[in-house]
Amino acid sequence: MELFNIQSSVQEVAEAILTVLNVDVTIVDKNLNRVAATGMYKDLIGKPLPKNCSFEMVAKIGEPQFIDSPNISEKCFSCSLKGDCAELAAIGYPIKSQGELLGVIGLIAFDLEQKKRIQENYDSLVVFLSKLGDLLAGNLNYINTINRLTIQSQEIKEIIDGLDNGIICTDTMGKIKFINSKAEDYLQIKSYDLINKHVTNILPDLNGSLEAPASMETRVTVKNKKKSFIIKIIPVKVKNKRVSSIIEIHKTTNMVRSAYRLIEGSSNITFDHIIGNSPNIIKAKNLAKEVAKGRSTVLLRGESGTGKELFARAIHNASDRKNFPFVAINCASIPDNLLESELFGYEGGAFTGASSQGQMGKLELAKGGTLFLDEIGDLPLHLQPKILRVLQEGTFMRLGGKELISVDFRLITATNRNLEGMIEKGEFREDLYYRLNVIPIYIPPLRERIEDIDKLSRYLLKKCCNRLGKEIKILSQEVKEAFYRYNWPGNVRELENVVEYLINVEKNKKISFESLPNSIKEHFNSPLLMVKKDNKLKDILDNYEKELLRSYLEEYGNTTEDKKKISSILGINLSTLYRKLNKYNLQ
Ligand SMILES: Nc1ncnc2c1ncn2[C@@H]1O[C@H](COP(=O)(O)OP(=O)(O)OP(=O)(O)O)[C@@H](O)[C@H]1O
Repeated sequence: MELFNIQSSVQEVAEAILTVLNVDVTIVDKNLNRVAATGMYKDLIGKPLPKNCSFEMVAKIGEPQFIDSPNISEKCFSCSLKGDCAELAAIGYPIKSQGELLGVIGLIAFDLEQKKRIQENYDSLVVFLSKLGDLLAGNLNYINTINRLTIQSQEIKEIIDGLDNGIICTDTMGKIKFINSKAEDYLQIKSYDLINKHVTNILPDLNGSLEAPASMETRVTVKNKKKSFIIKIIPVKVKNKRVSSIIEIHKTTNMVRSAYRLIEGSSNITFDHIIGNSPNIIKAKNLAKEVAKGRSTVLLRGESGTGKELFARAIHNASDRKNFPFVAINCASIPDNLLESELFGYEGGAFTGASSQGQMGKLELAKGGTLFLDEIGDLPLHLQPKILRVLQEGTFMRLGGKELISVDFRLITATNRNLEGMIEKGEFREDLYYRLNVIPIYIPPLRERIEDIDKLSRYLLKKCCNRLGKEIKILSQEVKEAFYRYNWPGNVRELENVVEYLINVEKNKKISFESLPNSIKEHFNSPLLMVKKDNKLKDILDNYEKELLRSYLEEYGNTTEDKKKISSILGINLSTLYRKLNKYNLQ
């Protein structure tokens, strides 16, 4: 606490004493610098007292002192001005606040008459000085409190302005005292247009609600605007008496979005969760990683169960949007007539059966994040131009709505259908196709990356055993071979299901061939792996190759086109394939 902070009032006190008592006054701070003075010392304001001056003793012992004839007084024994001091007498009185020294008030006599006056009235002057000291301390306290409150209120204002919710503070009559920037944004009005106005000027629904004794939530509409919000009214009480109200404004979309994020859970799927080292899957992963950071639309193509959604989530989590929602919708699993409202949302009463509150669609939910439209080939024709428009214009309207809502999401779509063929048949719009197919990524089926089966099945075994709280099991050699042999029409999803089935039915740590589901056992019984144990390795491999080629011919056919396909799946030249077919008499 510094007396210099209230220098002008300290000087006023000094002048007042001079007028009343007709003696000169000096007031110093705790460091013995002159804060205020009258008479010949006025020019020394801001300067320190002479070294070892008697007021230093007053400050040190904290008691008032009468100093008679400073030039010869013992109290001034070591003063640097001793012998040259113009004072005839002085009273020094310590100014204190809650035991802390703030400075010293000195009454100084320069002539005999003044000396007589302070000498004779010493006792009453000490009482007088103690009152003045309290006055100065109170004054300083007040200024310090005001400064502290000003800083605090600025800090609180910054904090409230930075909140995600709108905040309005009203007095007990409902008059607006304060409004933060978020509330200005939400209500689309400037705070200076609202301060001191009744809150019903902007939120007419609040008539009466402010008197509710406890905090309450309600939905209100903004005057003359097609906007509504969920608000929470919180009474502010001091000594159990309501002194004001805080109105917290939430954007419903924000609340629903947060709720969605909570329910969805922030899945942290990354590219490391996509298991497989085969060249095909590495190629897909590398491309997906490369494009993840961008904004371009991705089209994931591949059979059902190959991991398209897994890729979509990994792309989302590797993008700048990872802290915003990932919203997935399967176009094939929602009836046509519901898909539109599911995507675009609707206003209250938009159609029969619609909720009166209206509902937010997935496009809005995905704001800032990623929208994943699975089975895009099943998007009904009548919705295709609507989605195209959102992608082109970045805005849309809810069903039955009049307000244009702007959206910003990254679109990832997926399909296992032949979109090009659908375009030819007029089942899919070409313009939408080009918009979606900016970055196509092909996810290969499991049978095209048979080398991944081992790693994948170990990964899935561990994952599933952990989930079911079971001891980690291992696959027997026969089961592994059966897995290689099988062609996995349901891809990784099917493998995952088979693994879960095996964990449930197998009693032992090692999963035996007998535990396999019949569908897989039957495949194994084909001659492909019927290997006699005493055969030479070359014979075993030849036999394996022959049976493998036979099974491909059975599956894909025998025409030249079919053989071209087989050779590309197996990664060998067509001529090599023909040579092998000849060798095994399979032509
Ligand atoms: N490479 C992989 N590594 C680990 N798990 C995988 C992999 N690919 C798929 N899966 C798992 O297989 C299951 C099916 O994957 P996902 O749902 O992503 O496939 P999809 O291609 O989107 O299927 P659909 O087209 O039927 O929707 C999921 O449980 C997924 O975690």
